[in-house]
Amino acid sequence: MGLDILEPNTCIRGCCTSKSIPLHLRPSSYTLHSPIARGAESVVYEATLDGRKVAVKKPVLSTSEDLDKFHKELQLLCKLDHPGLATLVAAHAKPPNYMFFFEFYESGNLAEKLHIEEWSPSIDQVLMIAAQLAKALQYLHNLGIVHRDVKPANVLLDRNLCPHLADFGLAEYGENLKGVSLENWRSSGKPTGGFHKKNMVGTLIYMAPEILKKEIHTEKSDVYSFGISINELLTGVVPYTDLRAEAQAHTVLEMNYTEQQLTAAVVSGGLRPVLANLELGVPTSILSLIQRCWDENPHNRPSFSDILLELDLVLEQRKSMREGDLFSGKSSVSYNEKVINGGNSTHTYQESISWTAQGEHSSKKASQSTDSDVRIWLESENDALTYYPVLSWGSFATCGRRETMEDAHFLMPHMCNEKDIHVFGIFDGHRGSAAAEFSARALPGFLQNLGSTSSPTDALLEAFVRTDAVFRNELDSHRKSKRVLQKDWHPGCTAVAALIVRNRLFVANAGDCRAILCRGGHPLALSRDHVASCLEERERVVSAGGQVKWQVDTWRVGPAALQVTRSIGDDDLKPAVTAEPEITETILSPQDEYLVMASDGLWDVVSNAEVVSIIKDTVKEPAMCSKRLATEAAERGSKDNITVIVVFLRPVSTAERIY
Ligand SMILES: Nc1ncnc2c1ncn2[C@@H]1O[C@H](COP(=O)(O)OP(=O)(O)OP(=O)(O)O)[C@@H](O)[C@H]1O
Ligand SMILES: [Mn+2]
Ligand SMILES: [Mn+2]
Repeated sequence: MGLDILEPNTCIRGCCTSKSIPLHLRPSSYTLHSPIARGAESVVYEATLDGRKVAVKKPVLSTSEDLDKFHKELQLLCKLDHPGLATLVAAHAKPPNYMFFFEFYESGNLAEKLHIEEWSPSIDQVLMIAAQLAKALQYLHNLGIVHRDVKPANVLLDRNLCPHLADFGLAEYGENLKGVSLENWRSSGKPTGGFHKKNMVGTLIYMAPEILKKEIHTEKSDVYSFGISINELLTGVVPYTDLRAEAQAHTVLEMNYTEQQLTAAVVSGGLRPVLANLELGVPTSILSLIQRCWDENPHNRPSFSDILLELDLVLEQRKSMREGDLFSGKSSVSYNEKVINGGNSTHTYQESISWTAQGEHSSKKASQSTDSDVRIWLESENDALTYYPVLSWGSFATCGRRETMEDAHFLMPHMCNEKDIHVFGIFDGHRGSAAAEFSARALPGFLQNLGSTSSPTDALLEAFVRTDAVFRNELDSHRKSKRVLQKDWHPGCTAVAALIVRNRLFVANAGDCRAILCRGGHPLALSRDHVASCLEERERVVSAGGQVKWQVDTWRVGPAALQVTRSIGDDDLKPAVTAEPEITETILSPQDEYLVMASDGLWDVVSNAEVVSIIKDTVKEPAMCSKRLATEAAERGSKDNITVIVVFLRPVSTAERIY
């Protein structure tokens, strides 16, 4: 690279120097493009430096401590040179611009790759990644450096899917760590609160028990986080979020764990994530290695040199096994056989139609005829001034006490590959699951195809109406072809969808699902329930020619005695029970914390305000929050299916994740 070093090559304070990495740059040599990630402490941009694509990490610097931290990180990065670490190619360390220029890693971070792209690496790929990371960590530990934030989100993948450990924001020399903590112990007898907050680093679920117990952090704590991460790679499951019915109670995270309980369970109950298993073809020696990495006692954990020896051995064995197989003609994938069985579910006459597939098919058909572009939704904005929320999302759905599941939902972040457009939806079926299953596939598809012709609001409205029309049409044609034998079967579903276009949040609702926003610590309703007990809705139904009667315990619509007044399907009650949603638009700002959407199974027993207070003491991880809310509703006696989606709208800082 033709970047010349401008002498003297030091930062403004003179504390960072390098022979090979330029530490200040001519403004003409680089250009920042769009942001690719906003972390709790920095924004990362795609950029060009001297004609080469790079990633620029621009830390948020608001206090002099932040500046000290920048210099410390830069000093450290200048000393590092290892293929398993993210490579610093330049820096700018003079006011007003403080930036790190890194090599660009095309395939993003490992957490996204696993959980958003749903990449499931082969065993050999996992072993390769594990070995590469172990080498990088061995190199750091040999220099006396503890990384302190080892997790898949901090592992970047290049185009060949080789891993590069990144994010040295929390890295420290081991000796400094010991010094700091001893000082604290001496001065007050016990570590102070401030000390904990600052030193409880990394993310809770990757943290070693000794850190959770507020004891000293050593390089063996990196080994623990490494073990948790490799197991996550093998299972594809975010630690503590899976719910396998057959797993033993002590290894499954009970759904109602709060942060304190999770911490206590990891520390004293020895709770660990569900271990990858042999059925996946993982060699026993790897399973045992993972377990030793996450041993309670740091001294029992292997060093990275030991880990590398073991990994090399396994890689060697697998290589010779493959060569052996070539000669004997054997296949090494026999473990697959066990997996394929089951599938003898009990279909009833009308459910033998796959409504999910029908929905998928309908939305695909629509997309062939249009040439849509949702990017125009982003165009009207003044980029420099717009607030960018930072999203993370998760969901949880349970049948609850019902025998059948009639809820359906979808998560579609980055709709049409646009990083600032996201859509999420929940459908609560009644009189069967057909309408909900169909809509969960069809509606997002229709919405994608409406970009070029309408505003987000019009597109949402049109997507609801079209989903309803196409569903009723399909049902009709099945009735005609006698695939649906029961003429008086009129399935329907309520629906709520949230569409986020950069800083604008649109919520469309038809029926009694609900969406709320937590703004500045308080719940804000984004939708109104459409039920016959609501006077306005009752009047609308009547003026549209429908009948509303007080029956049993409440107001109900038509002969079907439906409580909701808007829905998709329900063709016996159209047009009075309309599919037209009510739509709200909200401009998001930094005080907006998260969005919660759920079917009425939650709202029947948990109020908006209770949702906020439950999330307050749950690990700030969207899937965990969703699960916790659903469990709470089930415990309170909800008799319905329960589906919850939680979307965080700003990064959750490490401290917030813990307390
Ligand atoms: N060199 C790079 N190439 C490609 N993507 C990158 C690069 N560096 C960072 N990113 C993206 O930016 C994200 C954040 O980077 P990083 O972890 O260094 O920042 P951070 O502010 O410390 O974040 P956190 O909130 O995790 O502490 C990464 O997960 C990755 O998706
Ligand atoms: Mn990070
Ligand atoms: Mn960080």
